Amino acid sequence: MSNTKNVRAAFELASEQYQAQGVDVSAALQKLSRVAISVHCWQGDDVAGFEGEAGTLGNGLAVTGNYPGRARTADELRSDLEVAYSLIPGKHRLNLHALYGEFDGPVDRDEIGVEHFRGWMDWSREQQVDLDFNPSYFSHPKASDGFTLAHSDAGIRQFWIDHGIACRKIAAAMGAAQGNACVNNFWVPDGYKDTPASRKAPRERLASSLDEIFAEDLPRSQTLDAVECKLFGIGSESYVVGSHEFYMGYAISRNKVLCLDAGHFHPTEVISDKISSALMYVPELLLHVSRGVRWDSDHVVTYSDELQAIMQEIIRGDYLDRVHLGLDFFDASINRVAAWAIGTRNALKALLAALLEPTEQLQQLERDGDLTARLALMEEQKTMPLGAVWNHYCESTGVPVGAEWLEKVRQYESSVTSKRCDESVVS
Ligand SMILES: C[C@H](O)[C@H](O)[C@@H](O)C(=O)CO
Ligand SMILES: [Mn+2]
Repeated sequence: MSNTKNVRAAFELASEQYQAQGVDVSAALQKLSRVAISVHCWQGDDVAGFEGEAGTLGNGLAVTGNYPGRARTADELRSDLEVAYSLIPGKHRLNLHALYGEFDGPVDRDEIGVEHFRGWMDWSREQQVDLDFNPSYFSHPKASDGFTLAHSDAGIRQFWIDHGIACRKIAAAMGAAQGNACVNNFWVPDGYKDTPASRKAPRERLASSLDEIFAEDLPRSQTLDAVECKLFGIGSESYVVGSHEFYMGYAISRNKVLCLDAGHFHPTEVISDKISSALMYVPELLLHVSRGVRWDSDHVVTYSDELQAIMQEIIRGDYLDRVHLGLDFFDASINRVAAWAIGTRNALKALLAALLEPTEQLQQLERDGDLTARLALMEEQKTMPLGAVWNHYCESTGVPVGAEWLEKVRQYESSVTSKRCDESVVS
């Protein structure tokens, strides 16, 4: 039988099995098709950006590996992204950083404007890929001592406050153009390598700086402010100003979106268990779906238990309309387009698995106190034919089935990315 016939036959058998559990496969696929993952641009060029003399990546961010073919310009990055999206089922978003503006000559972070992102907004409209945004509080001389919005120097703080205000205007313009909110996520690296004499003062300064940035009420239909916590970074092992407690309190008290990054907590701490607690108090969540390995918070997302648990929590809590699903990983040791495909396909696969769970039945068993059946059915769920439904979804949306996408990456590498070498940087 042809591959298509195999895919179809396997899907029909799988659908019968799920149906027998009371799971509506078509409804699950319909819901999945409406979820737009915010794919992070910075995997494509190792978080370098296009400022020209951009400072070396620092402030707790590190990319390892030197796989050839990194995108060096906005056009190259857009080309790589188009290939990546062609390998991922569904319509998704692009998460941009302020570093990725298209600048004719030096433009400092406090001077950036919408005009520097017209190329991205035009591309977004052509590709029907909506945009999210991030101010860039790193890789800049004014971030060289590890502090930005919490800096003790008022002049440096003001520079970064102005950057945040500029970024909110850009995000609002993106949201107005695309007709839905551009999630604008604030992460600052501020913290100390060693024990601080005052944990209090930088946190008071950070809250005050953020309040100044957010002073102007911008329509939530155009942009949503998000704030991202972190436990530690390279060079801020002893103290991060923007801790989970800090931003949880900030988001609740200022009605902001809280960003939970899966790599930003203690190695044994998971964000899946935080979702339902946080959503008791904050309006919406932004997730940076990632994978922490040892000290690194940014490994390519694999089909892990925690990834499955995150998606189960979103579906079991009926939170799809309150959770913005972003990705955050940067791996320069493998083909960068492949990294996007692997991470995004895994996130969608895990979401499909959660949508194919007999959730109402499990929750009824729980309400009835039948914890035996709850566990038994949860375990049986693990060997249900998810792959057959996933392959059908890929084929029905016109993207490669199984690992066939890798051949597309190889072809693109052979014809395009392998021909890039730093000496031939196109201006
Ligand atoms: C580039 C991103 O802003 C960055 O990864 C941030 O989201 C983060 O997770 C820092 O550790
Ligand atoms: Mn993150």
